Amino acid sequence: MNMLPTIRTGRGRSDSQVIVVENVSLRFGGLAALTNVSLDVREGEIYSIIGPNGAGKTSLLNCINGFYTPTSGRITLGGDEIARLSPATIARSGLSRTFQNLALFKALSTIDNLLLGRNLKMRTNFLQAAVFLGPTKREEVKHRAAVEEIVHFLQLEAVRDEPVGQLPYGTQKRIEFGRALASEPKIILLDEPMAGMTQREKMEMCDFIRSANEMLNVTFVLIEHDIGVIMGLSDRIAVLDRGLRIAEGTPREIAADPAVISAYLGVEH
Ligand SMILES: Nc1ncnc2c1ncn2[C@@H]1O[C@H](COP(=O)(O)OP(=O)(O)OP(=O)(O)O)[C@@H](O)[C@H]1O
Repeated sequence: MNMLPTIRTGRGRSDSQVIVVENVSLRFGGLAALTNVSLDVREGEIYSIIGPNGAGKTSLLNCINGFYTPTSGRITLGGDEIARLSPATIARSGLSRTFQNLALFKALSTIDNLLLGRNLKMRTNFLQAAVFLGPTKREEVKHRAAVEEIVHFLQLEAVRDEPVGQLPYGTQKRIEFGRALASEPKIILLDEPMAGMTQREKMEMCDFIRSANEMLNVTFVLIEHDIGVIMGLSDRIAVLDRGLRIAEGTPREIAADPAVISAYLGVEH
């Protein structure tokens, strides 16, 4: 990834909609995980989805990246309908994601986990790349250079060659974020990127998300339970409750919304 020349001094936010979710419903048998959910994410935004446990947040991310097919409704990415495409096809169109539970290869080093995140960019596969044949060797060198930039960007130098399974949880979450960045996506979906982190680690992760947003112009959609973090980080927030989108707005609007206060914070009005 050629990060440095793409560094921007200002946010690349615009009114252009990069993800549009229209009336999406998702049922598991008799259970309505999502009911007529609509929202739009604009280019360059940090957009958060909050709501109580079981509200449908992960299900919505799974619909956006193609893990789940909505029972009804429409999802477009950059104007193209994606609701029935495979996760791999959607990933190739510039959408990357991380998971609530770590999904790293624990026995592999930080560098190798990040290289796996480059898979989408590789013309040859990882196995061919490993045996250094002709143009494959040049490609390998290019990918390694891109991964070194991520190591530098996320301050992972000290753990670059360590097996990730032996690293602190917060560091592993950062590596997972790095792996999502490695495919040079336009959009990253983050499912609880700060779960289980110390306050200090959360603040560091917020800084990395902001930096990737500002300098690399990555649009973020994230799920997070820490409301303090969400209010400080997000441009806009959607609130889900029992599969329904009950509010959408800026942090200030969401904090003042009576429906959010009663449904999400459980405060009587
Ligand atoms: N694959 C599945 N099969 C059956 N039910 C599912 C499946 N995935 C999610 N659900 C159900 O859908 C509802 C929404 O779950 P989801 O994980 O999307 O909520 P969430 O808001 O992400 O919750 P949490 O904050 O606890 O992660 C829940 O009732 C859940 O049990």
